[in-house]
Amino acid sequence: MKRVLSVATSDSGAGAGIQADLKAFLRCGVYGTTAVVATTAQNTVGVTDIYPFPPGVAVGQIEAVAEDIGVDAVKTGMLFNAGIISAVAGAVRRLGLPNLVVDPVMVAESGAELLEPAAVETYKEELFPLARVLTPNVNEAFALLGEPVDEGGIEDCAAALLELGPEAVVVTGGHTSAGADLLYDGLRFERIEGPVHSSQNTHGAGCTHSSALASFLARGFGLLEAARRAREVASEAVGYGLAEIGAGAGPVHALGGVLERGGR
Ligand SMILES: Nc1ncnc2c1ncn2[C@@H]1O[C@H](COP(=O)(O)OP(=O)(O)O)[C@@H](O)[C@H]1O
Ligand SMILES: Cc1ncc(COP(=O)(O)O)c(N)n1
Repeated sequence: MKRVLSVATSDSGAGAGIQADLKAFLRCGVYGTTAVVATTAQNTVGVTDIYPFPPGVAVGQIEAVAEDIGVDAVKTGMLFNAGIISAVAGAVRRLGLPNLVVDPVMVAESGAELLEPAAVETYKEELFPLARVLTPNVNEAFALLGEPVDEGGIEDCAAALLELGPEAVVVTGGHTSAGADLLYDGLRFERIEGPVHSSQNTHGAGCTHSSALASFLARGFGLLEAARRAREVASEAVGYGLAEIGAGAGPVHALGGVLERGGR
């Protein structure tokens, strides 16, 4: 079984963050491991507290996983501050960890800031150049580039993001009218389309997508096929999103389709 490491933050409501990543790994047929870099007091309505751990805490967990279990792909999620980003980048480089998918988590579905503004530069200087794929949503793409992105300008935006150093970019389209993701690898643009669900229960969609993408890269799929499958997994998880959990945007349900097809 392939092994995928999530370097991310805990969501007490378990819709997003490390908890969503583990559900997505199970869904995608890989063995998931975790390096928890911070914890949030969070539910479907909002984030009430963020507690970052000292950067060395992240490094110790990454080393423990790499030394014994091994790593076929890594996904980073909410890293919160410059010190953590820098420590994670150092560990990924030193240990030579493959298939790095960087999801530059900045703002929660509920509106809370999940990245200190000063940390954007550290992302650009230290982590993006190590990434196999960068997976911002349109709002994160906007924040990273510092300029408005309209739907017609997403290709230009993906091209500008590629200049920041990753091998490829997938701008996820959950917040666009067409609901398509856009893949750019420096050679061609691929629109990744599929069903668009009207569900409001999207808490954790981005985490599920980047974890699925890392899983399919670990399993040896090419980038385009991995990105197609990741959209399918994330979209299905949104389609089975759990309206009955919490009063805000309900959590996605990564295993919803699998359980239904299995007749449970
Ligand atoms: N309503 C939806 N219907 C189908 N797929 C969706 C929907 N919302 C998000 N997705 C998919 O979930 C993934 C995450 O998308 P997005 O919502 O852009 O990220 P984030 O959760 O970080 O804001 C993408 O693959 C996107 O296409
Ligand atoms: C700990 C943590 N990590 C990430 C997100 C973003 O969630 P989404 O996947 O909905 O963009 C979150 N709300 N909390």
